[in-house]
Amino acid sequence: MYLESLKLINFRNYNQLQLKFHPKLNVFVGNNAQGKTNILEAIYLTSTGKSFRTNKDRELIKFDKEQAYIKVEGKKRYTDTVVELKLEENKKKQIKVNGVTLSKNTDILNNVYVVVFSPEDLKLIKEGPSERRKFMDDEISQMKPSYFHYLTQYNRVLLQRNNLLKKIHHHKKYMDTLDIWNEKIIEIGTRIIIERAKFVTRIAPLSRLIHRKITENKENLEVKYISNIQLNNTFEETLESFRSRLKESLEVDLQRGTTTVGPHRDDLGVFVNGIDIRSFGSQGQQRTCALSLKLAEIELIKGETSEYPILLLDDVMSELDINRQKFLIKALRDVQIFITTTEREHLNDLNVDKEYVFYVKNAIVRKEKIESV
Ligand SMILES: Nc1ncnc2c1ncn2[C@@H]1O[C@H](COP(=O)(O)OP(=O)(O)OP(=O)(O)O)[C@@H](O)[C@H]1O
Repeated sequence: MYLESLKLINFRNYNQLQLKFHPKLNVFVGNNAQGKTNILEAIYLTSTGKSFRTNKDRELIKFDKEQAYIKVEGKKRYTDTVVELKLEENKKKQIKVNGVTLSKNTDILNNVYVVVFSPEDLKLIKEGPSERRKFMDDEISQMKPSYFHYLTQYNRVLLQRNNLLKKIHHHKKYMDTLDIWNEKIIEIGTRIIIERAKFVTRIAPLSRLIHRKITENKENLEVKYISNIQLNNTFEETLESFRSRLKESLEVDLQRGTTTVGPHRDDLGVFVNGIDIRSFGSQGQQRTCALSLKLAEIELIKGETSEYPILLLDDVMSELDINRQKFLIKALRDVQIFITTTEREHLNDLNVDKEYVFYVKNAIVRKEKIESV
């Protein structure tokens, strides 16, 4: 799919903005803090209803205003999609898809498909397991909105179980209620584990193929879901192994006042030619693996939805050498890409249609370089 246009009113540092996009490559050039990422953030909001930078809507509304508005017009293979968001201080977001107001804001998912790639994503392999869990969770949620509900529920139940563990430490009488939370955590947690395992099984061959191409067949990438709960053939069997793990860990959980087993402790293992790249990879290798995983995600969304997602590349080009930049653009021939960069030169000799290079200065967007505003 691709976006034809974007309209913003009082969003971040913009008063009013209206842009028409190229179906392939769109580039935003400008110094720091001018409003480039704000545009990508607005696009992301029309995909997930959330920002990738804040969960406070107030920050998205222009400082001196009370309301903000975002609209995108998207083209899919067989249909068009118009998504509108109205943000208001101290109120729930109002979201419309094709003119119809959503009763549940999570129903926004599955309309505009977006993949973001930022310098933080390049650190995906280097950082701790929570980043890699987030990678899995974000991608699965986008393709399967019910997963997002499980995750929210799981985090709530986990918090309640942890609070209860702390209480039991002081008052044993609370022990009786623990079973209720155990059952909840097992049931929702098992669903999460199974979905993550499925996701990794699907992304593994895609990322292996892409990684082979980027490294000219030198590296064999393997990704594995690493769960502290034994994954069995059926839902019931996995549920059972979670139940026994939780039982075994009860004493430690009570001592520490926290739940020490479950999907919130899982990881994504990343191996190159059999070596654990999380601990032993060079920085360059880790970044290439992250790139392969992101590109695999795009192919996966295409496979699941029959639409290519839109790719948002936030300040990432300057971090990639020319070969990787070229690979990226070539591999994504069919994908609409939005790039932000501080220097036009960072794009080296990529073929960018001049018409779709936007210069951004202090929330003013023009097609020619803005010398002074
Ligand atoms: N709610 C808001 N109201 C008004 N201005 C805001 C608001 N939120 C952020 N800004 C302004 O937006 C600018 C930041 O924009 P943005 O994050 O898009 O920068 P950028 O051009 O992508 O820069 P960089 O290259 O550093 O990432 C800052 O000047 C900031 O003060």
